[in-house]
Amino acid sequence: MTVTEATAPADALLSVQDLRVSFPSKGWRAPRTEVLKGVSFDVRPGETLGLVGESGSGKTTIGRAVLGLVPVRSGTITFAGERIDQASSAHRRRLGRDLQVVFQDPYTSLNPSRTIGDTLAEPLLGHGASVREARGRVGDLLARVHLPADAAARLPHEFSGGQRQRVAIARALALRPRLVICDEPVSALDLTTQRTVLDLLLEIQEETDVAYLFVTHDLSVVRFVSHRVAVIRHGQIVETGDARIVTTEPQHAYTRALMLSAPVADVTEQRRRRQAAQRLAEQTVQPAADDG
Ligand SMILES: Nc1ncnc2c1ncn2[C@@H]1O[C@H](COP(=O)(O)OP(=O)(O)OP(=O)(O)O)[C@@H](O)[C@H]1O
Repeated sequence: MTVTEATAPADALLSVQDLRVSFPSKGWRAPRTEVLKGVSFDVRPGETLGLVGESGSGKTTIGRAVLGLVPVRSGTITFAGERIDQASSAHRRRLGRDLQVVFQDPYTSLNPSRTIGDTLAEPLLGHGASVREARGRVGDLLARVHLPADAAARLPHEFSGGQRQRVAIARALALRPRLVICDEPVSALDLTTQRTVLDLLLEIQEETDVAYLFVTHDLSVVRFVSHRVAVIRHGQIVETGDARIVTTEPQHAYTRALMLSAPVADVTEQRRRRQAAQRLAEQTVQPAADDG
């Protein structure tokens, strides 16, 4: 049985319904590969929906579809009450105010030849701020992500991975968006730095009521940041619900397998868990077949 919420809440900020995305396969006669096979979920204002699943399950593709970076074959994406799945480029530019993204890799997501100040000012100037206003706001943004004011004059290579990710977060927040797609924002960072970046995201949410669609393969991260969790496997959501419940009493065998495959310190326990996860994964080889 697929475990999902019965109805979409009327107050959804982002609503994705029956989303299908496919890519051309190798060989001109080969059928297209369907990567998302009817994905539905909602994100409410001010909440974090964690999207968790193993590598290749389609998590990043969902985020890219919401951002208009991959074509949608069918289904709908609604943001703040407006359909955006076929948005024009002018509409996309306008959406940039309310819908932002933080990518995984802080080493490639910032332009290496632009100062941090210019990087943060760019979206502000592009949306009508004066140079003076932008300069003031850059100072506020740096303070907000706990970076010193003199960071504005420096280049990305002068910063650590965690600091760069804080710059990327500041850039995403520059226009005071309503939703930020966080695509594995801490998976390139060491554990201590992960925690400081996650704490920062939570702090910002508490202050600004921004919503996050938080993509990760890491259950402990998803448990830490999310209000609700959607578990994706092979391009289908197999379970959605309250983060605490999904991560402590998962209903779907695949979620249980995912939990068992999370690393633990004890090697024997790790082996036992891996075997149990393998057995559960074998039970759920055909996720579509047991859809209720
Ligand atoms: N532009 C593309 N062209 C062809 N195939 C693609 C494209 N983008 C993604 N895919 C394929 O779609 C599938 C899902 O990829 P996606 O990156 O969404 O997974 P993921 O769950 O985010 O994985 P990871 O955690 O490893 O990033 C993969 O098999 C991937 O190879």
